[in-house]
Amino acid sequence: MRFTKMEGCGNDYIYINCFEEVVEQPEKLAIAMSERHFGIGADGLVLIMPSEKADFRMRMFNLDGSEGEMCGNAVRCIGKYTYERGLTNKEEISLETAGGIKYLKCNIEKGIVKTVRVDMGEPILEAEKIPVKHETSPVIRKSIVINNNNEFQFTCVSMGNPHGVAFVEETENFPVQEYGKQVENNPAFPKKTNVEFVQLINRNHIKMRVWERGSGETLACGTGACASVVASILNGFCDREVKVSLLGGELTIHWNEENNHVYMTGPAAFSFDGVWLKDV
Ligand SMILES: N[C@H](CCC[C@H](N)C(=O)O)C(=O)O
Repeated sequence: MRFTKMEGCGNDYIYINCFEEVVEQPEKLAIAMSERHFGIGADGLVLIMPSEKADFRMRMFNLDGSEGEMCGNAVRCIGKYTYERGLTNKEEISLETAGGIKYLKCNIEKGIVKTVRVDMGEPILEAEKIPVKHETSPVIRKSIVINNNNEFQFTCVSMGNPHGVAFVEETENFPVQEYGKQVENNPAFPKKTNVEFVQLINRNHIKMRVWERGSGETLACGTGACASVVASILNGFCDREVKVSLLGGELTIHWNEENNHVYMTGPAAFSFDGVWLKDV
């Protein structure tokens, strides 16, 4: 089975072109391929598929085999893949995801997709729809106690997938792995959650580290960057356009006041092509 390894700000997935390949058990394949010693090594698996509702369809699986509704970094990579590999000649495409249809615009120079801008749609703030169990909705800087009696104030946002955002003094030495896992599995989040720890730099710049549901700490998360900017604006900390510094790169997020849509702009890159020879 042929595959392509791509990354967006270091958030790396294995991409399979399902116009050419047949994937029967994506959950199992995601686990096997993502493993760094027996497999290829990645944050998960992404399938590029035909769609009846849009130009293309994406399915994404975390490295533990669970399926995520949306993935911002993968959406940008699919923009680059479908254009540069000739699946489309359109600079703007629509992409069906389990978190709704997204609209992408590739910024192209001499046939190369340099960056992709994605209309990520409107953020979802109703607690039940995220979903998060809390007596108030929206959940804006509300305490959630995690297992070891540590209390964090979370602002909860769905970008098609769930996110819990906490503001911290600094991200560099913050124990993301320890707290991330506990928050991900906290019963307040019935579908588990992605977790972002955010350090405010100024009104147009934040730093963020992420613990992803199903994958652990990754170098970047596009939906997480969007959720973090929405959370920063809801709390009055930031203006409408914010640069997000992640461990693996930078994204620019704009939450448009007029139509309430969130726009994400950032890079996407090919790493290598390969052929998977194992049975799964
Ligand atoms: N890295 C992705 C998000 C993956 C989300 C996944 N971990 C989930 O279960 O929701 C991004 O760039 O948006």
